[in-house]
Amino acid sequence: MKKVLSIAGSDCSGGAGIQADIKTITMHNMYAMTVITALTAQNTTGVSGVLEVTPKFVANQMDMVFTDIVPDTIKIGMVSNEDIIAVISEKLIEYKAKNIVLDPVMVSTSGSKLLEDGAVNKLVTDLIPLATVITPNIPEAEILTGFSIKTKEDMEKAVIKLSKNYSGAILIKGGHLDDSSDDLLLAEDKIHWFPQINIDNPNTHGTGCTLSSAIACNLAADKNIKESIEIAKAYITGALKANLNLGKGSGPLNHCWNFISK
Ligand SMILES: Nc1ncnc2c1ncn2[C@@H]1O[C@H](COP(=O)(O)OP(=O)(O)OP(=O)(O)O)[C@@H](O)[C@H]1O
Ligand SMILES: Cc1ncc(CO)c(N)n1
Repeated sequence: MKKVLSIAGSDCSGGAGIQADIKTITMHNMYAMTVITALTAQNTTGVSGVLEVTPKFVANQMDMVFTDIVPDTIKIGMVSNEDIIAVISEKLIEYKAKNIVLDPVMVSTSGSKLLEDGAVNKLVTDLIPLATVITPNIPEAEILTGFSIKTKEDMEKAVIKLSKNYSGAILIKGGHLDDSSDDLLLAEDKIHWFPQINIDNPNTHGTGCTLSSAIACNLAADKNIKESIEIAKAYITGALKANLNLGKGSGPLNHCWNFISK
């Protein structure tokens, strides 16, 4: 059985973070492991609190995972602060970890900060260079590039700017565009669009977390990056179309749809 590790924050309401990752990995018939960076108190309406794990205890979790059940691929989500980023990158280097999907989580769908302001630079210098693919959404790509992204042309400019300082693959997610949810990939110097008509479902809590863990599963199944994203997008689309409507705000995805992992 393939093993996928999620390094991320907990979402007690089950829609995003570690919980979304475990559901996604399990639906792909793979074995999920977790290194928890922070607990969040959140639900479909917002985040009311964050309790960070100490860097020492993050390191302890990484050691216990990597010295026993070595993951085939890794997904990284909420990393919360500079010291946690430092310890994660040290341990990834120490254990020669490969196949890393990095979702540079900064702000929740509801607008709460999930990464300290001062930590963006550390993410760029220490963690992004270790990733096989990074998956910023539009607001995150705006922070990483320093310019505003309103159109698909802006997304193309952004992906090119990001590629100047990072040689891995870059997927800018279009879930925050107005008229479509097209995603843009730059891999091996080639641009590829994944066209996506907006599904009429306001319940999109955890789409980004689910996408990155589905990509990690497909990489574990030896698909290449483009195929991994293609299949991961089909997973998201099915889970959005399966129309779960839970909670008072932007609800979670329905992982219990008729997905058959290949
Ligand atoms: N309404 C929608 N219809 C179809 N696909 C969507 C829709 N909303 C988001 N997606 C897809 O979901 C994936 C995640 O995109 P998005 O930009 O929403 O990420 P995110 O902002 O990181 O998510 P999160 O809500 O977890 O923070 C992308 O592949 C995007 O195309
Ligand atoms: C724990 C956690 N990670 C990521 C996100 C982004 O969706 C969230 N809302 N919560």
